[in-house]
Amino acid sequence: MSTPPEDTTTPSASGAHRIDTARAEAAVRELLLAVGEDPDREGLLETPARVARACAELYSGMGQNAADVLSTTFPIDHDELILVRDIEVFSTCEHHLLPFHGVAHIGYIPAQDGRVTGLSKLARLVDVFAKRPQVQERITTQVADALVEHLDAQGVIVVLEAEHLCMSMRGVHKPGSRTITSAVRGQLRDPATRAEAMSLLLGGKR
Ligand SMILES: Nc1nc2c(ncn2[C@@H]2O[C@H](COP(=O)(O)OP(=O)(O)OP(=O)(O)O)[C@@H](O)[C@H]2O)c(=O)[nH]1
Ligand SMILES: [Zn+2]
Repeated sequence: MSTPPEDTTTPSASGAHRIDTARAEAAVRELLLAVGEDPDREGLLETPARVARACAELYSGMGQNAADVLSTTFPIDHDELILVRDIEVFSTCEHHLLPFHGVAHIGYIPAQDGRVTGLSKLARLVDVFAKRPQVQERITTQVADALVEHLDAQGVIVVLEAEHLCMSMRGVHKPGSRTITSAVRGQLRDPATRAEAMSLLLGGKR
C-alpha cells in the first residue's frame, strides 16, 4: 500500500483555502534563480516561505463561495435601493500576477419578500471574487450575478474603479490611469432607476 503524500498545504488567513506550500516555495526559489538572484543569501532565505503565506491570503477567495457569504439574510421589508459605496478592493491581475486596487460600489434592490443581507456581506462578497487571479470585468460580473442568484435581488448595479500596477509600474507605464467597469441587472437596467443609483453612487465625488 502506498503512503499518501505528505500534507504541505497551509490554510489561508480565512482558514478556508489551502495552498500547496512546498510547491509554492519551490516555485519562488526557482523564480529567484531564474532572475539571477541567490535564494540562499541571507535576505532571501525566508522569502519563499513568506511568499507562500502571502499567496494563501491573496488567493483566499478561491476557498470561499458566494452562497456561504450571502447565507445570512433578514427581513426588513425594504424593497428599494440599498447601496454601499467605496468598498476597498485589492486583487491580482491574472495576466501578470501584479496587484490592481481601487473601490467597488454595490447597489441592489432586494427580493420582493424584502429580505436583505448584512451590509458587511457585500464587502465580503467582493473579496470572494477579488482574492483570486482575476480580471476586473470578471469580478464585476461575478458580484452582480451572485446577488441575483443568491439574494433574488430584483435589481443590481456594481461599479469597480481600479488602478492596475501592470499598467503603472511596467509595460505601458501609465500610473494613475483608472479602469472603470460596471454590471447592471434586472430593474436597475431601467433608465430612471439606473440614473438614481448612479447619482447616489457618484454622490460626494462631484
Ligand atoms: N481587460 C482586462 N485587461 C487586463 C486586466 N488586467 C490586465 N489586463 C491587460 O491584459 C493585457 C495582456 O496583454 P498581453 O499583450 O497578452 O501581455 P503584455 O505583453 O504583458 O501586455 P502589456 O501590458 O501591454 O505589456 C494587457 O493589455 C493588460 O493591460 C483586466 O482586469 N482586464
Ligand atoms: Zn496585468
